[in-house]
Amino acid sequence: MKVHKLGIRKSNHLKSSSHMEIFSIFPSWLLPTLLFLSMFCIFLYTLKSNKSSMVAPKLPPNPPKLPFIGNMHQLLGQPRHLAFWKLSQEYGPIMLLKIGSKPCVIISSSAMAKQVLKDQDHILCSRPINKTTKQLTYNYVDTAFTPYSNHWRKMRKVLVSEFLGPNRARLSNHVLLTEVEIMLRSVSLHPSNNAINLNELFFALVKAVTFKVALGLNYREQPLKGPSFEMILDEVLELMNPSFGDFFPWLGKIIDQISGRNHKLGKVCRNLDAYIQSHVDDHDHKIHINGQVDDDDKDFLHTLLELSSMDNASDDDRLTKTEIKSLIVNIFTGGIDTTVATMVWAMSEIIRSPRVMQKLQSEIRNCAGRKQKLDEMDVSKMTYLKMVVKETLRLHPPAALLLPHESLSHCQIGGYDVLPDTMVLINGWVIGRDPNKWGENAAEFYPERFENLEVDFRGGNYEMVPFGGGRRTCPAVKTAPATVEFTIANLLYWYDWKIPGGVKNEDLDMLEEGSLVLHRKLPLCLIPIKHNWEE
Ligand code: HEM
Repeated sequence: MKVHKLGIRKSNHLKSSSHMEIFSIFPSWLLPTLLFLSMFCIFLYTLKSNKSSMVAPKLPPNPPKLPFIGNMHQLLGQPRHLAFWKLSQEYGPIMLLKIGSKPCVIISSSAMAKQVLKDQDHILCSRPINKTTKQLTYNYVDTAFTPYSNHWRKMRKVLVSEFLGPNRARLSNHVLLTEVEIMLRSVSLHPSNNAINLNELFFALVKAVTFKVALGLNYREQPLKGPSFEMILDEVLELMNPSFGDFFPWLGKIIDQISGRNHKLGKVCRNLDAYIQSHVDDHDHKIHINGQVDDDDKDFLHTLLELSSMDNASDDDRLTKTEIKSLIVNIFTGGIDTTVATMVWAMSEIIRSPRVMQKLQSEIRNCAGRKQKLDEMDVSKMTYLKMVVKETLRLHPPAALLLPHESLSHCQIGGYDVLPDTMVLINGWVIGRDPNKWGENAAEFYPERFENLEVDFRGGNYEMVPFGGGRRTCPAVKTAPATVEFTIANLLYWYDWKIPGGVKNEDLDMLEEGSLVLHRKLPLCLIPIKHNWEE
């Protein structure tokens, strides 16, 4: 017992002595303080988790995803607009996908598009950044790809007033008239009964007009040194498709490096820059030698260089050489391919429907009467032609997913939360074909639907969005359709057209290809037959 007691005592003693040792190392207030702090932390943690479960974001419906790649596997092997359309049939008009590590909201109805492009435009008007557009636009000094900022506002203002404004429009119309004449001459010289590749014909026309208006260059007559501009542009457009590096920060960058993509991107951007720089130097030289030039002789590049070098130019007008070059890149990459694709789709739909072809040709020939040349005034009277071009853009918006938008901060779309830095893609292709808005014949090419319908793409309507909307809407929304109308009017005024090889009109294939811009998979080849006015 004693022993036991002693033992107890001893052990108590030992215990208390060990406590003493601990307390002799740490001050006596430490243990209660630590205890208090841990209780406080647990309290804070519980509060935070309760709070976060109370305000957990309500994210849009999201298809099941795989680790690391997210929803990428659901997009493989098909054009993105079709993959998104299929998923939207199951998950609805707003979905949240994870493409690699990038959250991406997909919009597939006009009601949701209106919320993005109008109601929440002030938040969803930025652009995501990626290596390709960064390099192509000299580190985002441009207007099309630069994130939303005061700089974007300045660049857009210059583009709209100097490239698309009324002064330039007069010059552009004159250039278009001349180049369409050259195009018609090349059609007339084509061996009879041989098909013409209309993709090539339209590409040559739009390129020539763009070059002349932007650089004052007679593109058709000046062979280039080094790689041809076609080659450069083709490669640029191909590289603008998303790459691994855009969606997988670490591994993607390694893959882009190993696959040679980065090397190719560097080379293509250098070629493009050298090309544009040579024109900048050439213009600088001419300005230096010739001094002031008549306004009518100034191309876009000339105007910008002159404005920037004027002593009294305001900060809004003054651009660096790099900013000027970035605008030229925007015009080449944004304006040529989209306009050509629209012309080709329009002619494809017209030739597929002999009814539309006949009605349209009667309108064009009646409005203009017999004359040497069509002009703008003739075309402005052609109401059915406008409906045909509108119907083409409804069914075949060349930029099927517009350009990607990105959220500047948190907002709500359709009652769902969209978090900051989320990419937003609007499926314009699906919106234009929605049977709930366009009726049972939504997939049919039927221009007459616009006879009693006020729907338009110039803002205010979201049933078709071929030019996007809101702050980032295409600045060429008025001028580009006019170019398409004038070209189609001329081809149908002077020529009747038939498909080679005895293919029935309605059997003409309409397969699509492309990611950023949707083209016909196979070129459109048609035989021109000079119209006989005496018949
Ligand atoms: C039929 C022809 C064209 C179509 C269908 C088209 C379509 C589009 C679309 C869908 C967008 C994105 C809008 C958005 O993100 O909401 C866009 C942007 C843009 N387009 Fe066009 N485009 C055409 C012709 C042109 C032309 C001829 C130019 C030449 C100047 C041009 C220059 C631009 C620019 C600079 C932007 C970026 C605007 C910004 O972010 O502020 N486009 N276009």
